Amino acid sequence: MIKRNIFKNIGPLDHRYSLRDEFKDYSTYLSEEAKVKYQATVELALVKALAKRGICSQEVATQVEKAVKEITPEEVYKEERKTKHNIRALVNCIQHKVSEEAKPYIHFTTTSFDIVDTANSLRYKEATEELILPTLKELEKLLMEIALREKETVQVGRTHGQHAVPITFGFAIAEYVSRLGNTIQDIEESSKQLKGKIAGAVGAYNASHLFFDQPESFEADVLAELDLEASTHSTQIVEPEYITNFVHYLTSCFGVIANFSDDMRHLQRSEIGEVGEYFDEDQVGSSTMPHKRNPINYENVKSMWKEFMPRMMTVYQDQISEHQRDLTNSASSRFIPEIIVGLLSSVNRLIRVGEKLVVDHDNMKKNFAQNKELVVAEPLYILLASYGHPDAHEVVRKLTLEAEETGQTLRKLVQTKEELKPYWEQFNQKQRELLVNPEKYIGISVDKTEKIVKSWSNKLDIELTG
Ligand SMILES: O=C(O)C[C@H](Nc1ncnc2c1ncn2[C@@H]1O[C@H](COP(=O)(O)O)[C@@H](O)[C@H]1O)C(=O)O
Repeated sequence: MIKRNIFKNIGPLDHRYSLRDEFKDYSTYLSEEAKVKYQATVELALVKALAKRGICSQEVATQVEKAVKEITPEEVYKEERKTKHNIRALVNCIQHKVSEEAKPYIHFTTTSFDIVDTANSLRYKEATEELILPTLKELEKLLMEIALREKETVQVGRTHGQHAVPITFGFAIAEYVSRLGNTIQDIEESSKQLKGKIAGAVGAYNASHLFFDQPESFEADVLAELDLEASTHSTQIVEPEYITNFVHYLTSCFGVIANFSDDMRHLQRSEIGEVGEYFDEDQVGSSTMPHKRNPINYENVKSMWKEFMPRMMTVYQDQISEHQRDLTNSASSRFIPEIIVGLLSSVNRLIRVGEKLVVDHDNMKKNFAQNKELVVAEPLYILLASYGHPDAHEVVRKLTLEAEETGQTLRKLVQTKEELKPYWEQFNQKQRELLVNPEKYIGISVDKTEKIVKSWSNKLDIELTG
């Protein structure tokens, strides 16, 4: 790895947002060093497949294997200053390390993007398996635990920022268990679809067909060394949609955690105060208002999403390549690793904060109590209708106005109004209890929470402790 003072880096991902994470893991797949190493690995797979077919000797493959292990980004970049072509620079560097006999087989019949696209698919696939999925599953597990812990904690459901009808806090979290679960599956599936190619300069196997009657089978051999499949059809590049879909699902996942963060942020408003971020003893909320405890972590995640979500537009633009290719996707696609690190550093932040999430049950009760008597307007009107009242919604709407004016509860008003009394008398015990205890009007929040957690823990193979 290039050792240098990270504070001299321009990009805040390096000097600020991945500092507390396992930066080493990110760089294994996503650094420039990794990119060069993976490209060298593809060059090696090519020579290995040539050796298997007897086009070159096993000794050549052994030499290339040794050379590839020694390749550094520094030497490739130094060579690129001469060649002004990055893949030719890599090829030259490998050739410098092998015998005259081996030199001709490096990059044999291939074009640069046989190497570049295949290497990217390989590293993004491995990054998904080793880094992205484990990190996302850690957050998923944490959300599952919070959902179960809070499955019976009654909270007022809010639509349009207004009190609607009750749910439980666990049920609200289960929404994110499910949405995150879906995107985890999508990321996994789309990463498995990432493909390689060894199809030459325009994708028609022109060069490899000089040596192989079935060049597609040679392509399959090379890619099998890397556990990859071939793009269905290639030009000079792999069909872009595999990577488009992969980054789309990463971006969609980012949207899910940004929405979650937004919800958590709003629940920390002074007037709501239902959750809180853990505050260290020495932590400062505001540089001028010492009492403040700001939701800085959830704000950060939304801010990061604002930076990285629009980058999907660039990925969509990279779908366009003239005829058999142009180079306008080259520089832009080099930034995809930043999207991944942006997402992962946000996920890691949510894990750190979620582990110490403070849930203020008293405030949840207090907030619920504010409109406790009014939230039964829905079940009241539906019950009246179910017992035959022809204009139940309008009657209850007017009752809510009267209740607000007089401070009376809805159920009291129903019981006292001559025209409504007969309906009240038909309500059964369970129905009356609901109207008397609005906190029981939570539908199947508890069961649904359990069901969601169970199904995602099975689907994603996440074992829950306790
Ligand atoms: O196999 C080939 O190379 C075929 C060739 N197409 C190219 N394919 C891949 N890379 C190429 C190509 N052309 C240039 N380069 C080199 O790509 C580098 C682009 O640098 P940057 O814009 O920073 O992403 C930068 O190093 C460029 O020199 C063609 O003519 O079709």
